[in-house]
Amino acid sequence: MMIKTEGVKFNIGKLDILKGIDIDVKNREFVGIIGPNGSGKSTFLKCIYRTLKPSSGIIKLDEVNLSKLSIKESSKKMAVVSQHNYCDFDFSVGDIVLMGRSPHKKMMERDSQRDYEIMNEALANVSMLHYKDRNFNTLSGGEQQRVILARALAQETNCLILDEPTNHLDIKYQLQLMNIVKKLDIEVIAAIHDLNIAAMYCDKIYVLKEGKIVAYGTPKEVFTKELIKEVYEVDVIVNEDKENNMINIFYKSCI
Ligand SMILES: Nc1ncnc2c1ncn2[C@@H]1O[C@H](COP(=O)(O)OP(=O)(O)OP(=O)(O)O)[C@@H](O)[C@H]1O
Repeated sequence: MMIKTEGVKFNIGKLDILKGIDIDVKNREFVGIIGPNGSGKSTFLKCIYRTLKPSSGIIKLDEVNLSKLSIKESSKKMAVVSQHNYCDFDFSVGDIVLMGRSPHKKMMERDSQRDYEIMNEALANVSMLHYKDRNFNTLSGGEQQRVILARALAQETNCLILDEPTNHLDIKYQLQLMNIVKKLDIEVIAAIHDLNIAAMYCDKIYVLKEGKIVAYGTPKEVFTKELIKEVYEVDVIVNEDKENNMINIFYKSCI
């Protein structure tokens, strides 16, 4: 699937939060959005997953303007794992994951045997099957995050939007989540704070600063000490592991 944005702006009154964002995601790329706190990452992703309406600009899924699709239609194409997952009701973990099936069903249609199989597979995939009957609200933040990923997997979309997906997760589950998502081999757009995690998993990276894209490329192209200093005001050493074709960032100091 192709996700393209052209000149996406978002403002609240006179405050320009997004100042014209163009991205182009295709060929099953895993694309990272990085940038300092307040640079507009979440706002941009919310425009893509339709929690916010851009003030201007176009967002296209496979050449179709997103605003022309119903929420149900876009939910069949795009799933979301966001930062905050409050739930006011007493849903079980299994119920939450089954909600991922709703874009595929008619109103009041009952869950089928296949839906239950998909729910079980998704929960097993994130190592949470044993919590299927637990109340979602009794889980830890990291456990909830994995269940929300399972719900997104159960949605069976060709595109996944992740807003800081590894918040709350310990390092094992950070890597597990990123590995699961990488293996899906679909278009992924993820806001990521950890530059080393972004370097490990992203094919391409957009760097956002003050509501604008200031750099784009592969992790190797983007993560130079000069760029990181300019964007984050932090001194780093960037090491290259030529054997594994990876880079690693060591933080030195902050001004
Ligand atoms: N409803 C709002 N009213 C006023 N300002 C807002 C509103 N929503 C977002 N902003 C501001 O827009 C800017 C971008 O916020 P956003 O949450 O998109 O940043 P972010 O890059 O995701 O940050 P973080 O890394 O801290 O999660 C911030 O300065 C934020 O305070």
